[in-house]
Amino acid sequence: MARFSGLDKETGHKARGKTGVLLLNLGTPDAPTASAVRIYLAEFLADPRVVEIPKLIWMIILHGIILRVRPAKSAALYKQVWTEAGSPLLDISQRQQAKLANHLHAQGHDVSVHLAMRYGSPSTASTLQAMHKQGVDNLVVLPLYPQYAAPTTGSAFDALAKELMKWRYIPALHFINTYHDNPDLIDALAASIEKDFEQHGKPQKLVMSYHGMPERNLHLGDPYYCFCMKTTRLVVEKLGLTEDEYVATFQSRFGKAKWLQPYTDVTIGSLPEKGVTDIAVICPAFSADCLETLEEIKGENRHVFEDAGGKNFRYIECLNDNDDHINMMANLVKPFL
Ligand SMILES: C=CC1=C(C)c2cc3[nH]c(cc4nc(cc5[nH]c(cc1n2)c(C)c5CCC(=O)O)C(CCC(=O)O)=C4C)c(C)c3C=C
Ligand SMILES: [Fe+2]
Ligand SMILES: [Fe+2]
Repeated sequence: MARFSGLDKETGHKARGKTGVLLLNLGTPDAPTASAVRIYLAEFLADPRVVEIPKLIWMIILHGIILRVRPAKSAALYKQVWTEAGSPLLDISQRQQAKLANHLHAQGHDVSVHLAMRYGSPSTASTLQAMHKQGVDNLVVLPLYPQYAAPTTGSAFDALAKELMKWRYIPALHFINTYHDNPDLIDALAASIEKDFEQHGKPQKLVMSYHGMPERNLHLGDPYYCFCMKTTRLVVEKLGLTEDEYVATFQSRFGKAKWLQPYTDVTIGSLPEKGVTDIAVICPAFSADCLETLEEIKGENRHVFEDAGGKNFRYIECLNDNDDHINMMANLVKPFL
């Protein structure tokens, strides 16, 4: 067998010149069950981009402790957000894919739009192989993480490179590594916050809650924290909020190490005693609602706030498949079509 996969024989040795857009996201279990979550977490948490501790020690902890305990707990949480359409993350991503394809076709672009996940299905490898078969030689990759982080965007690149390393003909490759300060993103976030303020009134505080990561990663040179701060600054400038009207926080802590601070749950729990009983929360690191936003923020953190004496808690949903978001994606990929 040849070492590298070639162009297929029917099209001969010519490059086939088609353009394909590949949307990448994190992935989700196939079902809200302990066994499906175990498979998902085993792949996710074994990724050295996600957990950066020596492999042997980590494998013992992961397989000896975490994968025995966490799948059942996480599955119970997944059950709370699962819908008839399945996992929100996958369902919303599929809608984003379909809408982006329609949007680009309506503007006369002859491109195919694909969706792949970093962990679970549809896998990055199988999606790339399908694109290869269809003749895609101009590949535009958009990982749907607004703020670059090595555990997310960096890992998406690893999966892409791992597959492309097997190919004889490497396509023209355009990898959008970050869009944390893209004007369309800032406008879309500001517009969705403004819409909430118009409908429900301006809250005492806007909480912008980003997915966390170990603080050590920041010191090792990951720009994620700074990119989150820049998204925050640009959005609040656009909204004209003063310093006491917003706070940026970090959620989804995992393990015992110190993660980026301030922590979302600690912050939200401390607001009522400071007289802040009316808040709106948005999660600008997530391009689609998922377990971490729907269960952890909309569910769990609402209770944290109310238990501490908070009165009004609003969750502003992710940009999901809203028109501004699809337009932003189109504008990000268009220079490469
Ligand atoms: C263990 C370390 C983790 C790092 C670092 C991390 C970074 C990170 N993650 C996202 C986006 C998502 N994470 C999601 C779930 C999730 N994240 C971790 C751990 C780390 N994430 C775990 C263990 C899980 C699984 C759920 C659980 O068992 O608690 C999701 C949601 C997936 C879904 O199915 O809905 C997203 C999206 C970002 C942006 C990020 C960057 C710093
Ligand atoms: Fe995560
Ligand atoms: Fe969580």
